[in-house]
Amino acid sequence: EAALCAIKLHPMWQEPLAIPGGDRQSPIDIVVRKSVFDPQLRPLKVQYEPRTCQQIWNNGYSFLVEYDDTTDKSTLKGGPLEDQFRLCQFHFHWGENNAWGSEHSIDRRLYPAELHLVHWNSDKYSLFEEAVIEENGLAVIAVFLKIGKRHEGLQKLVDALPAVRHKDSVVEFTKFDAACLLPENIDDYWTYAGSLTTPPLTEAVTWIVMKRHIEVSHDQLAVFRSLLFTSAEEQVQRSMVNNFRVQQAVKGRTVRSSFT
Ligand SMILES: NS(=O)(=O)c1ccc(O)c(NC(=O)NCCc2ccccn2)c1
Ligand SMILES: [Zn+2]
Repeated sequence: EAALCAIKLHPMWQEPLAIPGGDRQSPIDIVVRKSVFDPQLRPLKVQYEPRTCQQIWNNGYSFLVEYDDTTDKSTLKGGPLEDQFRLCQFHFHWGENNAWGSEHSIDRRLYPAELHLVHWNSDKYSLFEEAVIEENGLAVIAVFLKIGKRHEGLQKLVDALPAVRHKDSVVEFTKFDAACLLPENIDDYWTYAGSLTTPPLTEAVTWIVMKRHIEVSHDQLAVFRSLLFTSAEEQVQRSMVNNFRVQQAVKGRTVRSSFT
């Protein structure tokens, strides 16, 4: 079982005192026995076009693999979603060791890392920036990473990471099929109404948390930890690790499951 991080972790950024609304914050611990099966949840429809992949950017908090979201080429619909959503980027959160690193947990079980595939509602809005402040604006698919066999599809991304070691660095990265990072079975998931897990923490996200994890090797995750929070000019370099938010109160929300 992952150790609950009792030690004081270096906070990646200072949590604000008050958050607008603040009653649907993310991440959360998903208590499986309290989740409610919803037979009306439909299968997810994921259609990603590898040619819309553009670059990797170290933004000083994580590394983002960014997609061209000016047209409806890489889309997500179905599941709990009423509208069509466009993939704009994916990124990860991870720990300094394999005992913790994920943002969500399942019955308090933490994983060493968590993938977030970020989509915005292109039926209702025309830009991510517009959608990010609306309560039905975003849909994020979360996939847990577990240490095990090497993930062949991830290796192309891992090989590109040294080029974005420092904050604010960017490298061209094309023809990457984000679907290869999804577990084989995407029909089993939990879903709940939440927020961004980093500032601006807006309560705009329909979370879709996959029940099945993917496996990556110890060495692949070690390359994530070789990235830096700091830019090349800074005197003191700080390893990009523990870039996850602490878990937030569920506050009466219901977590639905697509499976019994
Ligand atoms: N982690 S998450 O909830 O999936 C998510 C998805 C899309 C996002 O734009 C963000 N947040 C985001 O980009 N914030 C601006 C950059 C920033 C500011 C402070 C800390 C981390 N990142 C978080
Ligand atoms: Zn995230």
